[in-house]
Amino acid sequence: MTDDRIISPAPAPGEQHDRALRPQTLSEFVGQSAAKGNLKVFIDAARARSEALDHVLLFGPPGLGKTTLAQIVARELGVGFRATSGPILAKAGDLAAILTNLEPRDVLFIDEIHRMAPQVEEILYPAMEDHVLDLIIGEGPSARSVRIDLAPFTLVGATTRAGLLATPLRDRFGIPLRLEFYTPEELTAVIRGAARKMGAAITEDGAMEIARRARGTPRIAGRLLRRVRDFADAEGTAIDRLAAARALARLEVDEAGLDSLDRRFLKALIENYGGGPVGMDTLAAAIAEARDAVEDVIEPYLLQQGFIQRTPRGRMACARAYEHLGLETPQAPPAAAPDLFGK
Ligand SMILES: Nc1ncnc2c1ncn2[C@@H]1O[C@H](COP(=O)(O)OP(=O)(O)OP(=O)(O)O)[C@@H](O)[C@H]1O
Ligand SMILES: [Mg+2]
Repeated sequence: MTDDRIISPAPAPGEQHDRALRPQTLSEFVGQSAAKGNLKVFIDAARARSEALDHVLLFGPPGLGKTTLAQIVARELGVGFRATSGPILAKAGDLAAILTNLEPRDVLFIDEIHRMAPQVEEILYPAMEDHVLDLIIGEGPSARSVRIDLAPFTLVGATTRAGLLATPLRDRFGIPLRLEFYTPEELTAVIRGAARKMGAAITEDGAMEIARRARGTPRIAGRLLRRVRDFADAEGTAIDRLAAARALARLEVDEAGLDSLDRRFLKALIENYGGGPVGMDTLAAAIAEARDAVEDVIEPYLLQQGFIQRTPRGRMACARAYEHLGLETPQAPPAAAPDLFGK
């Protein structure tokens, strides 16, 4: 399973307790300067006018800080925070109950908003747009619709796939924010902050070594830090570059931050399919993983780092993938398939 990986960006059981490590304020939140800069302006404006902030959509790969940022938005606004998630909201009534209990200007956070049932999504539209609930009471000929006014609120939606949102839903978010992978420098700062909160001794180049291999993802950086600290504690040393590198090697996280699953993906692409192009379904099946997990977790980082590319005919390996696996790069790019319909 994808989530067993040490570098899986999904939260592992028991990781909830590191809530204490979460940054609490916008200024403590490292990186994402574009998203943060915009948010700050809108938050200040909403506060100054004592209005609810416009609805915010946070999207990007897992573990980049969507939930953290949603909590920070509520804290910076000085309002209440309610959290739920798309798959939990089975019936329209579940969402209606939450909406009617919101205080004015509260933040309602819906995680995995792309997995909301259609009947729930429907009542969300008028709630977002006009702050009203349209409910149908009763059945058959005696059914009637009632309209309930809601307190103005801010919906913060999070998704790993903005592309899966219905257009009418996406259009109702006034503030769409894409979260990007973090640079190694930013992750170094994240790691230093987390180590300070954990009371772990770490050197600057120790933090950098972990940061370089954390797949651009703070959740992975935090997890690697905890494991590396275990090794360093066992050896009775501080976390310096060598201690970090030794521990990471034992965790099978390589120089580029790829783990065995990433390498299996690249190997399958190159060795089974001549480097592609090959469809995602085929590739996911070749490594016995769910397509969703591969698309959410493995692919974005490999794409961003230039190991693979996406073409209309499927995924293709780039030169960097061959080099990384120590394989010979094909001299010429694989010949394009004959274009049956072209000139
Ligand atoms: N900018 C940041 N600075 C410091 N720590 C961060 C930052 N972003 C995220 N983290 C840490 O990374 C971990 C994961 O963050 P979070 O849970 O917010 O990610 P997410 O995007 O909601 O992931 P998912 O898509 O799986 O829900 C948390 O422990 C959080 O403290
Ligand atoms: Mg989250």
